[in-house]
Order: sequence, then structure tokens, then C-alpha cells
Amino acid sequence: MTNAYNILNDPFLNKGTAFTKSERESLGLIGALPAKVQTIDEQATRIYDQDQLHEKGIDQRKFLMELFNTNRTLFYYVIEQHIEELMPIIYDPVIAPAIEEYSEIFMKPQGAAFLSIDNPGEIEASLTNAAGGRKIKLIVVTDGEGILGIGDWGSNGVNISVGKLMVYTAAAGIDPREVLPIVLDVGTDNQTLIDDPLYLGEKHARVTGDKYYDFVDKFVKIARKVFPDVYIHFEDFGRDNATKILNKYRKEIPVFNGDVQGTGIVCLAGVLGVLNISKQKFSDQIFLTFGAGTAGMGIANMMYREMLVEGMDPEEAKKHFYLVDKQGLLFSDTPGITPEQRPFVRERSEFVNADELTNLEAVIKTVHPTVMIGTSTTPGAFTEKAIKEMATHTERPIIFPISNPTKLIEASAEDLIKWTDGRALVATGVPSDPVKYNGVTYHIGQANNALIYPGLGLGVLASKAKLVTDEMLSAAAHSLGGIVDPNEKGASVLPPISKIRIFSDKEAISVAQTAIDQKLATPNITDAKAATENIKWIPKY
Ligand SMILES: NC(=O)c1ccc[n+]([C@@H]2O[C@H](COP(=O)([O-])OP(=O)(O)OC[C@H]3O[C@@H](n4cnc5c(N)ncnc54)[C@H](O)[C@@H]3O)[C@@H](O)[C@H]2O)c1
Ligand SMILES: O=C(O)C[C@H](O)C(=O)O
Ligand SMILES: [Mn+2]
Repeated sequence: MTNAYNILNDPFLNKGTAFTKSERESLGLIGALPAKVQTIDEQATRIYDQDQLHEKGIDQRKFLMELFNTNRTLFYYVIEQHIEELMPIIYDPVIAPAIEEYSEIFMKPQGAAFLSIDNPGEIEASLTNAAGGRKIKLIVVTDGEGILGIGDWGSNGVNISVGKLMVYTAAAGIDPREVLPIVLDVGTDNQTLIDDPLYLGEKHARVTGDKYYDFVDKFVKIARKVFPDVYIHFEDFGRDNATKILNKYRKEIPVFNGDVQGTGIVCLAGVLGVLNISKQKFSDQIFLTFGAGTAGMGIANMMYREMLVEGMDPEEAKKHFYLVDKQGLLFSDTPGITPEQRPFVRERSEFVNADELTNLEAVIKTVHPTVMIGTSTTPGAFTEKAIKEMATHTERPIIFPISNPTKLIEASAEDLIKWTDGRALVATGVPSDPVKYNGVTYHIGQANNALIYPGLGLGVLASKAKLVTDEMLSAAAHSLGGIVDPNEKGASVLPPISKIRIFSDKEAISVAQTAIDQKLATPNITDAKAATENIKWIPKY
């Protein structure tokens, strides 16, 4: 192939119409492009205008993916110029149909590595091939079992790895040449995919048990061998595996789970944001977790640790938590308690009406939560009656319905504001428009782990941290304050996506500093700010 062909088809080298006259001469591109030499701004305007012509989000996404495949610099330039508008297109919520229809709309593998449990001997070659000689520092990996709240999407789930990595670069300037999206294809229990003649993954039931864990372990070991010091972000694993896998590796290598830890950090940051507005105390809060799965328990643990950091006795702190799942309030004798739920379950003897606590409303009436977080994948579960009940016992109810995508949200921000007469402090997992109520415009924070994992990652990579500790996670959560003015009427409980570059930087520095303080950073890294600045990638030619 000619040089021109190779360059114009390499998303890391291609500048398209922005190649200058002299570059065209020296690279053998003469005549391979139209005459006009454009600036990146001119290119970006053209791309943005074209993208706007598509009515549906999924079509906008397809158009942007073409750009992603051909010119990564311009792609990120456009995304950064319009981050608030385009993040929902490249990420949640439009990522959900893009995953469901992945096999149907497949065009290019987008540089991902597809690792099949049927061929564990190919892991090393697959990683090497997908990296194509690039030095990989960050991996996002999924096994596709628990994609957002939409369940098992098998190897289609690779799109969540691709999408999460896009946010890393757009939000925190992680170098896109140093990242690798991965799917562990261990089969699928989704009959729709098995029946779909176009499905591109392995067509058999999910492999479980030892064979599954051995495969995950092989992947981790080989990835760390092929890409020394690589930071591994696990995403959208199933409820039985997510925390188990995280705990297996987190004391040995730098790993992170987006759903467990990421959601925990962003919700803690949200509650801290609320308390800045309402001037209440963290240690006075009563937490109700609705949907005590991967994310729900990640959040409960993060809040619990914050109680301990504030000096509360562990047994006393536990009393601030109530878990509600399909079975109702979770008791020590409730069938089907998970290992993660076990430390937070209650005793029936604590309640005179324990047997009645089988639905959300009854639980609210009895335990009077001040904070309620929805991670149940159950749309409409926060009913008007339940919310009004909550609001009779607390002046400023803190309510975060964060199930994704949009169709699974427990209640809309608008309803929550109306039902509580503007008293609720709300954040949602998907972006929500501001709510106008009684002359006040309420800005709704997005409690999505995307707000915080990019900054955390930048801090981990900048400090070359050996591990990701609870202290680093806590630093990440605390770093988000000070951006929103809490005294403004209708203020958001979390900073807006439009400022994500600013707060990601702040967060990264705080995380890197914690790694340095904990002696987990590489010894020659002593200045968190400089280290963070040094590794940041900026989309420019
Ligand atoms: N905003 C964010 O950053 C963020 C992060 C992670 C997950 N989430 C969302 O949270 C939801 C859950 O994700 P997960 O990974 O924890 O899934 P999961 O399957 O691990 O947990 C879901 C839990 O909800 C419970 N549940 C189901 N129906 C219920 C009902 N009717 N009442 C009470 N509980 C019920 C399940 O039994 C399970 O324990 C998803 O919609 C996901 O998109 C959001
Ligand atoms: O992907 C998201 O939007 C957040 C979260 O990781 C989820 O699984 O819902
Ligand atoms: Mn997730």
C-alpha cells in the first residue's frame, strides 16, 4: 500500500484536509486530498454541522464513529467543543441502543481486543494485535453480563469499553493512543442474541465457575505482562462477579470497578454537594439503598467509610443504612442475601412490623430515610406516594434515581421536584434538563460515574500509582466541591458536565497527591500538579 493510503486510514496519523502543503509533499499525499487546506476549527465546524443533520441520537453516533475511525484528533476536538451536547451521544444514554444493535451496525472493531473463552491460548496475540505496537496504559474491560441496567449483551458489550474510554479522553485528556477497550467473550445467556443470525460473539451460554475465573485471571496476568503497569478498569460485570473480581486484585495491582467504586464516589460527591447546599451534617443522614446490587452496595460502602472517616463507631455507622431489594427490606434471614449485602442487613427484632416491610413505601414509613438512592433498574419505582411519605419526615429529601439508561430511571427529576414542592435535592444517572418549578430553575446534577472516573484515572496514571486505595477514592469524591455555588437558588448538587475538564484536573491532582502521600506513587513523582499536566493529551495537530 502507498504511504498515502496508510496515513489517511490511520486514525492516529490522519489529519484529513488539515494536512499542510509541505506535509502533503513530504508524506506522499499530493493529490490524495482536495486542494483546500483547512484549519482544525474549519474541519470541526463541518463535522458538527453534518452531525446536526441527523435526527436520532443513534444516527448522530454512527456519524461520529466514522470520524472516530478515521481521525481521532478531530473527533476529540469536536467532542470537547460540544461536550455537554455530545457526551449523551457517544456515551449514556445513546450507548445503550448502540450496544443492543452492535452486531447489526458493525463497521469496524474500533481498535478493541476481543478475547474468547473458547480460545484462551490466543489472549496474548489478541492483545498484541489490537494494540498494534502502541504502549497501552489503560484498559477498560467488560464481560458484558451487566450492561448498564439492560442486562446481558454478550460481546456487544465491547461498546461500553469503547464509550467509557472516549469519556476518559474527552473529560481528562487521557492519551487515546494509550488505551485499549476489551471484551471478555464468555458467551451469553441472552436468548435474543443466541437467536440473532447476525450476532458476532460466541454463541453459547455464559461459562461460569472456575473456568470463568481462570479465564479472567489469565487475562489480567497476560495484560500486565504485555503492557507493564497497565491500569485496569472493570465495567459492567454481573452482580455475582463484579466485587469478587475487584477484591481479588485490588491489593495487588491498580484496578478499578466503575460500577462499584465509580458509582460510590460520584454518589458520595453528590451527597457532599447536597450538604453544602442544605447545611446538614453527613453523620445525621439515614441511607436507603433501593436495588442493593453491584452499584447499590458500592455506594453503601463508600458512604459507610465516610461515616468512619468522620469518626463514627463502626456499629453505630451500620445503623444508618437500610437495604431494599426485590425481597423488600433485607434482614439477616432473608433468602438470597449476597456477600456484599450481608454486613448491612438488619435484624427482624429491630422492628415491630418487620413482616410488613416488603415494599418501598412501607420501609420509608418505618425507617425515615434522608437519602434514597435508586440502583434497581426498575422504572417508576419511586412513586409519588413513596416520595411524599419520605418528604413528610425530612425537610430536604436527598433523592438520586440513578438507574440507566433513561427508560429505567426510578423517577424523573421533574416529578421529584414537583412531588416535594421543590424541597428534594436530586441527581440522576442520565442527563436531566433543568426543572422550572414555582419560579425557580433547579439544575439537576448527573450522578454518573463518568463524572469522576476520568479524573481518578488521570491521577492514577500521572502518579503511576501501584494500587488504587480507599483513600484515593475518598480524595476523588471530596475534590468535586467548590465548583458549584451552593447558595444559588436551585443549585446543582454536582458540577455540570460543561466543566468536566476543570474538575477532572482538580480531582486528578488530589488523587495523585494522595498516592504520593501513601507512598504508592512512583518515587520520582513528587509534584502531583506537574505530573498530571505532563501526561495530559490535547487534541491538536
Ligand atoms: N449512574 C451511575 O453512575 C450508575 C453506575 C452503575 C450502575 N448504574 C445503574 O444502576 C442500575 C443497577 O446496576 P447494577 O450494576 O448495580 O446492577 P445489579 O444487577 O448488580 O443490581 C441491581 C439490583 O437491583 C435489584 N432489583 C431488581 N428489581 C428490583 C425491584 N423491583 N426492587 C428492588 N430491587 C430490585 C436486583 O435484585 C439487584 O440486586 C443499572 O440501571 C445501572 O445502569 C448507574
Ligand atoms: O454507563 C453508565 O452510564 C454508568 C454506569 O456505569 C452504568 O452501568 O449505568
Ligand atoms: Mn457501568
